[in-house]
Amino acid sequence: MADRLAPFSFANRTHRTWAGTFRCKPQLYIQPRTAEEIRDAVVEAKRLNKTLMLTGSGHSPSTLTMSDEWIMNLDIFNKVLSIERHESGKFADVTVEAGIRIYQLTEILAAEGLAIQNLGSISEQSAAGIISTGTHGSSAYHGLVSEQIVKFTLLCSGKADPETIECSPGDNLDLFRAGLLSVGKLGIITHVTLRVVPAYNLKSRQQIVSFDRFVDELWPTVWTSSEFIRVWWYPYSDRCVLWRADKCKQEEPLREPINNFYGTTLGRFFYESLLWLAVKVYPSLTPSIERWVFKHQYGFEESINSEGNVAVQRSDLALNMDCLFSQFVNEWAMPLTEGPKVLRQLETIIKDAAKNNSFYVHAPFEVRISNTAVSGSTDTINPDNYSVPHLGTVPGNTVRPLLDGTPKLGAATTPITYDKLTLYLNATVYRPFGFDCPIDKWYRTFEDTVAAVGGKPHWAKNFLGTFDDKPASTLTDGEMRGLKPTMDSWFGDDLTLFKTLRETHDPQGTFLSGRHWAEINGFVSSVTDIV
Ligand SMILES: Cc1cc2nc3c(=O)[nH]c(=O)nc-3n(C[C@H](O)[C@H](O)[C@H](O)COP(=O)(O)OP(=O)(O)OC[C@H]3O[C@@H](n4cnc5c(N)ncnc54)[C@H](O)[C@@H]3O)c2cc1C
Ligand SMILES: O=C1O[C@H](CO)C(O)=C1O
Repeated sequence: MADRLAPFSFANRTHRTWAGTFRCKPQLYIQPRTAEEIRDAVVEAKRLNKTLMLTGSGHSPSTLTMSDEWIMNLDIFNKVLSIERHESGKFADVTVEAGIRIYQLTEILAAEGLAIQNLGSISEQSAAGIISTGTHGSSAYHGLVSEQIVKFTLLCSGKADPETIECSPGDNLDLFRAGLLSVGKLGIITHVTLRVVPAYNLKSRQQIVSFDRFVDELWPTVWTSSEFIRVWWYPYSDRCVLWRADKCKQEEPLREPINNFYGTTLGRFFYESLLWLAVKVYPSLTPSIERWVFKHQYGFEESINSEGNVAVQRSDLALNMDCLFSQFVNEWAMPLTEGPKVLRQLETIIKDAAKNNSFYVHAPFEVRISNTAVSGSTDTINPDNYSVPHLGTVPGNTVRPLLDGTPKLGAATTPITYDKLTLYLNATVYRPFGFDCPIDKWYRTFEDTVAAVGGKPHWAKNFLGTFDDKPASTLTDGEMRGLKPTMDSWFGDDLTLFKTLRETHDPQGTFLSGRHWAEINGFVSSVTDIV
């Protein structure tokens, strides 16, 4: 079929998400080793009229990267090509081949005395994958992870031959904004330049607080009280775990957080076994199991007035965490100011559902923030142009991705105010030992609640959306209906521009692999639309 690709492609490779939520058997699984081989694959795909699905580490838990045609993975296209240190010493721009995994990059940077400025809960993602779905951390002083991108190289299928396009705030700005969150539908990101900073350690404190005290007392000041902050809510325990971290002096001795049985392999297995019991045998036991585990893992006693569980770690090790087991996740972004109201609504929904034996949720429920207020300035060397009032943050760009689902809250202010911040609520449902847990009822109610305050989903995750033309009886539990009906009202001209750029640079639809996901979510015109 495509002999030219034989040295770096496989005919019988199964592709699956990290969580094992979805898997597929593409006709061809391509792992290019060089830029030329990447280009050859695009030429062959066009010649044979095949579509190409890009995948990084498969950490997007939905059908986003599923395809039965050709899949391309850049795991072995992963070198660091250059590190350009700025004369101020405040930052450096590192250019990498886009398949490099974040954990590989952080190790190389650490050896160079450098570090990534902001990360999510893990570092398994590829450099291209982490930016292509809007990955975020949790900070009032940082935006999406893609805020750190200075430029990238995009290989598009093009009209005749494939075209290599340099994208940055000063070069092809529209394509840059489209490619900062493209879900792989625009072309192949082959190289990424990331703005990094001198290596830093984070001193973190983890405290236990009641849900009531967190929502009623701490909320008005907590979100700007540290550079990094994340909250895990345990609904059946009426408790929150409040984790906050700030840069500390390099001389401060490193110190691991105190761990207990539940941080051990046996402890994780024990908890997963209890969850299996709850999912497959006695769902009504879920609240008791979650409360029992919380009591023995953290204890119900509040520690907000003491220093809590303190640690001093290398930045990436502090920002990353153990995400436990295979899971569905459904995360939506909304104005932070809506937080108390929405959390109280969800508290009532979760408690009523347990009382009525309607559905059960798993813990923790993640409560996080980001600051995606952007200045739009293309000059990111001058701190006066930074959109986010920074604690040493040196953004690679201060432009907004066209399909960024966080609320548009105007330019950032100094000091930061809550009306400029985005709240992320992430409903994780575990799949103990790979056994599915019903999610439809919970996710339907959750989405109706957050959509009512202007929420939009994280594009990588297991959101349901709304099929207005498919009776519920024909859908499987958790099946993605898609968000096509709302996309125009949500993204307007930005979506139109994304589609125009997509059709201009990929006229044959080479990158419309796994088209179903893109169609039901309105990222591309449905075939019926075109006809
Ligand atoms: C355990 C876990 C923890 C997570 N923690 C967080 C978190 O804290 N915050 C957060 O926001 N998200 C989080 N995520 C989601 C994750 O960051 C995103 O799903 C991310 O996109 C996955 O990156 P990946 O390399 O696995 O890419 P994949 O999931 O394989 O692909 C993601 C998208 O990128 C596209 N793509 C991949 N490579 C290229 C390329 N070279 N060119 C163009 N497009 C490309 C794919 O087509 C796809 O659309 C988490 C996920 C898991 C499973
Ligand atoms: O998608 C995600 O998974 C983890 C939670 O387990 C996380 O923080 C995400 O975001």
